[in-house]
Amino acid sequence: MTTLPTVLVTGASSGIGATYAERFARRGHDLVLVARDKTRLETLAARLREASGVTVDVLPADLTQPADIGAVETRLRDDARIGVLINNAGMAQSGGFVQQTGESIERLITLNTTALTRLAAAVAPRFVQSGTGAIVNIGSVVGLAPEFGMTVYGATKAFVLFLSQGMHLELSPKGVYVQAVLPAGTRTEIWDRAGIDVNTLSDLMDVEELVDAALVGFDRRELVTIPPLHVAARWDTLDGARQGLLSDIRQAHAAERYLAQD
Ligand SMILES: NC(=O)C1=CN([C@@H]2O[C@H](COP(=O)(O)OP(=O)(O)OC[C@H]3O[C@@H](n4cnc5c(N)ncnc54)[C@H](OP(=O)(O)O)[C@@H]3O)[C@@H](O)[C@H]2O)C=CC1
Ligand SMILES: CC(=O)[C@H](N)C(=O)O
Repeated sequence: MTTLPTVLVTGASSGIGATYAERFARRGHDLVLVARDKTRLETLAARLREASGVTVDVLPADLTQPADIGAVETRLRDDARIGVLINNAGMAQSGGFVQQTGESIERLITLNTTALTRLAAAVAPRFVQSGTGAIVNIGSVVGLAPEFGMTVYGATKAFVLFLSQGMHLELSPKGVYVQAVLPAGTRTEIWDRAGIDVNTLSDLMDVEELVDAALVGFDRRELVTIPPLHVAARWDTLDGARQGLLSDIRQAHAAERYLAQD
């Protein structure tokens, strides 16, 4: 029996989530694996039990479905062994803004933002009460870059960054660690699932390298971890510029350039 917290990983059946599961199992953590594909989850669970001797539960759920989100929320609220949430399940988009359908937008936003937020909100009160716990939200550098042309996907990932920053401000004084991880292109099934041939893309990061780097940030208790960003000071500059802008927001009056000219 381990004294380490159990880790609940969403989107654990492949890619980044499966790799997080494998890495935390190696560290000796019990796991709860969430995704839709029960067979894949069970295969991974069996492998991790065998390789690392940890306890692994599978919790199949479609995180675009309110009832399934509710079932994972209940597990997060009720299972006091869970001390780490890896909020990773997500999907990408193919096509530009005018190619999106109402249904595809709904699915993308529900999975990438609503489910992620609801799961964090389900577990946070318990973490606050115990004064410990960690919530890792997987964003993307696309959330910093409307120029990349994945407008709805990027907007969901900008949401993840903002949410993580706000959660950090509210929860870190209560002992809860929040991390936003912003990968760039990483070799996983996400491309195939979005109808993009991964072989047409160059210079993708291997998923193990991405997750190992993200875990370095986790162990350092970084708020924002951007594994593919080589000059860390660029993030500090961006965040500093944002705070500088805030210091010049004076809400009582419109700026001079907007004053009506008579
Ligand atoms: N790969 C990349 O280049 C990058 C990825 N990211 C982000 O990383 C995260 C993981 O993606 P990645 O590992 O690359 O992609 P994968 O497609 O390999 O993994 C996505 C995971 O999410 C699960 N998932 C998909 N839809 C649902 C759903 N409706 N309900 C529950 N689970 C679901 C999938 O399992 P199943 O099908 O069994 O449900 C799978 O386990 C995403 O949030 C993505 O946006 C960020 C930046 C770059
Ligand atoms: C499909 C993508 O755009 C990728 N997941 C990313 O976020 O970079």
